[in-house]
Amino acid sequence: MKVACLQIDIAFGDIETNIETASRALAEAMKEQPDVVVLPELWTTGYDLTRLDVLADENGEKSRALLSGWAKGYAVNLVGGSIAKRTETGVTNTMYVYNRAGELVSEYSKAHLFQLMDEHKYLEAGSSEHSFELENVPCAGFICYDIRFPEWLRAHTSKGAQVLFVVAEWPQPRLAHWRTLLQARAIENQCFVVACNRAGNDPANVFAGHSLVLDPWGEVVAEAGEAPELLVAELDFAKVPEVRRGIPVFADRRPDLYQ
Ligand SMILES: NC(=O)CCC(=O)C(=O)O
Repeated sequence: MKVACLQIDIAFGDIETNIETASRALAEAMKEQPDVVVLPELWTTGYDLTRLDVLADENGEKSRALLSGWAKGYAVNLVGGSIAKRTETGVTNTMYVYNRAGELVSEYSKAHLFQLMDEHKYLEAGSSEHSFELENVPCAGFICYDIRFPEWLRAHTSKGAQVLFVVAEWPQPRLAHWRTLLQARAIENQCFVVACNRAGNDPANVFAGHSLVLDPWGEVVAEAGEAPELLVAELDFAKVPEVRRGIPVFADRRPDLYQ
């Protein structure tokens, strides 16, 4: 499976510009013939949370049409980052995944809201899990702050996920946490981690970039720098059983002592 992370800059609250940027980045990525393309968190609006009353996408409809059209048009699987979705009860930070036919594979709303960036004031948390398959490979998808909750990711790998997709707007001052947490999640779950962060600034943050692809041994397969970049990597799934046979963490777990 060849994956491509679109580490783009995101214009604050400027949906039109962001769609143009993502569309250009996707066209560029397709020259590498990836199987899966990944976008960052809140890539249409950025963290312009105080204007979600005008910016949030009604039931995610416009974002879904756009992502589905891109997936079908390019015949590529799309982990569509996340967008601000307006629901009947509030706004959620929601990820959509599409297959090569442009069909919706799964939907997930960020379960852990990040107070340091005011998410709890403007967003509603999701409460459903996020397992899905792409190209017959069991996968799971998470949004940024979720990676600080190892039990949440484990809940998905204990059901079989072999690739953890992470979409993010992770700020630069915590770059060391980003790299360490992602590496720990790959090592402890003995699976691939494909993490797409954004580049650039907004009025409150400088973002870290450093989108990262890790293998089930925790080795870096590919890593971006801080600027906008296309990150492409090949995942060799033979590594998953190889690592899991060597150190049988899943067989050795003690669910009688903990969940
Ligand atoms: N957008 C986010 O969830 C940011 C999470 C973050 O920066 C962290 O340190 O955790």
